[in-house]
Amino acid sequence: MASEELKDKKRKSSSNEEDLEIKKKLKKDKKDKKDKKDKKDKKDKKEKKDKKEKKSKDKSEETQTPVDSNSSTTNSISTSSSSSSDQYAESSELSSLPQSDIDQFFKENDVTVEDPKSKNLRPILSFNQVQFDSKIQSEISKFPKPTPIQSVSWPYLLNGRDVIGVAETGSGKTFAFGVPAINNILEHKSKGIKVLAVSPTRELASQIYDNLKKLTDLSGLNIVCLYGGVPKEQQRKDLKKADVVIATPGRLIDLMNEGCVDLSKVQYLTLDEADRMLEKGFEEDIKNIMRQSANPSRQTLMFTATWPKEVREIAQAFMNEPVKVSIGNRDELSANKRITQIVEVVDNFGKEQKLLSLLKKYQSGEKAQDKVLIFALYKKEAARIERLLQNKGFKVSSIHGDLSQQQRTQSLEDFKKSKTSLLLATDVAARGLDIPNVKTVINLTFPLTVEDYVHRIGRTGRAGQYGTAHTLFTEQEKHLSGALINVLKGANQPVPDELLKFGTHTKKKEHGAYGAFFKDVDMTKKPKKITFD
Ligand SMILES: Nc1ncnc2c1ncn2[C@@H]1O[C@H](COP(=O)(O)OP(=O)(O)OP(=O)(O)O)[C@@H](O)[C@H]1O
Repeated sequence: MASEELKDKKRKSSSNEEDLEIKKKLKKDKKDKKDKKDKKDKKDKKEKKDKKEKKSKDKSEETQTPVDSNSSTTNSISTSSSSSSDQYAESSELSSLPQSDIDQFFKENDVTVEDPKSKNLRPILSFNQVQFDSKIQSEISKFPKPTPIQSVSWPYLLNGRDVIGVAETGSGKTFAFGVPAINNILEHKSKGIKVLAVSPTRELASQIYDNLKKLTDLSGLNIVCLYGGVPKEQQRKDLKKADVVIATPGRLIDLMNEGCVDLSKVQYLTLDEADRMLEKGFEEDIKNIMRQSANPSRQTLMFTATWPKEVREIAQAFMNEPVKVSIGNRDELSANKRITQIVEVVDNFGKEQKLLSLLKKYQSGEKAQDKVLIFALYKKEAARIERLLQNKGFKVSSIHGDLSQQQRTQSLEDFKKSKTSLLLATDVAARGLDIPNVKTVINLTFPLTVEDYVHRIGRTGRAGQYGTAHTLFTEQEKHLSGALINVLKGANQPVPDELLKFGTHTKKKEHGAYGAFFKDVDMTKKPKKITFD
């Protein structure tokens, strides 16, 4: 590899990975737009045709009544399968349930299953209806019952299938992919990395690691977490005996280039926050990882709360006849309905004063200890607001790309353990972080996409709880008003008149423009000084 390229790789893994991605993307974006459009027009035509053909094929194959018109899900008992890796036998308890119970579950949870093989596996409605390894079983059974995404995706994962799992923020997706993966590798105790989960940020990788470590510790498996910003030595050592690897792409590729990672035995490859991982910034890295882990029996899993059209085709290229499991209507971008969403249209200059009054509202009196998470867009903005809040006497910690990994980890720990009740973050913390009892999310500056908005506000209202998201929206973001209005309406939230004035038109996104790092800002102005997280 050329030395410049190598330097670039190293820099990427040890500094903020995303900084480089935005620079790459901005360059590519313009050029790609036209190609993309031509390709898309072609693709749309083809998709339409395929869909039509598939629909008529599905109809002729179906032997039972689908739950809804989008779904090829039926609720038969799984007795046989053509898959050689199929080891899943439905429990007799599940088999004996009346069909009406299954129908009711699908209806109540608004479940859609799109399965090109029409396997129609019944969802696992209670822990008694599945037999994981006894230690894993007792750990997971501490919860009252599987969450819907776990219920529906587990049978397919145990059946050896590739799965795309789309469910709202905070709905237990980590165990949805983690439990069957770890359970299944217990049966084949060969050496080497058998489970690989890739996630977009260090904090999220570390959280997945903490969750799955509970399971691997119980099972005598070794797990390692690879991310940048910390020395590599320990990671290299741990890799030698690792069965399970959780990683951010930058550090993983870095260690792959050093020859420290052998992915040839990977049985389960999961992309968490899959849509983010398939964006242009990460796409090349993901292709590289997929190539290196091209074990023919590999199962590929993609889990996310948002699944925009722009990434669906790319996902297919990495997967083998995946089953798509959606909880709630995830084809339309939608937010968790337990979150009260308040959107205020404000003047850019008044935002700081507004923030102070919001903190009074959400953190005074008996709410003084309530956890509030504030999102800024750029790290410079986050640093400025942090100083402002400190000057005003607030005890605030922060997470953004200008901080060392140690500082980032410490801030998150303090907030998780309620040592601080105010956390200021950039979109580095938008996705996936599971922080207990965040009561309020304040969007001081609107994110670059409405998908990111859904992820940001999803830091509250997790695991069945309720929360509030208070968003300051300015004229600068008016190109996102239509998509935001749709999200508000979809969750039965009020739409302020001031927002409606910006229009309800939704701008179509390009694949390259999707994600936390694109904005219609004037990039001709001193582009080098624009910093992103
Ligand atoms: N079966 C279950 N019952 C109740 N809680 C559960 C269950 N499974 C997982 N949880 C808990 O739910 C919380 C959210 O889970 P998790 O972080 O996996 O959500 P997620 O769907 O990945 O969210 P995001 O989209 O934001 O990444 C965690 O605290 C987890 O321990």
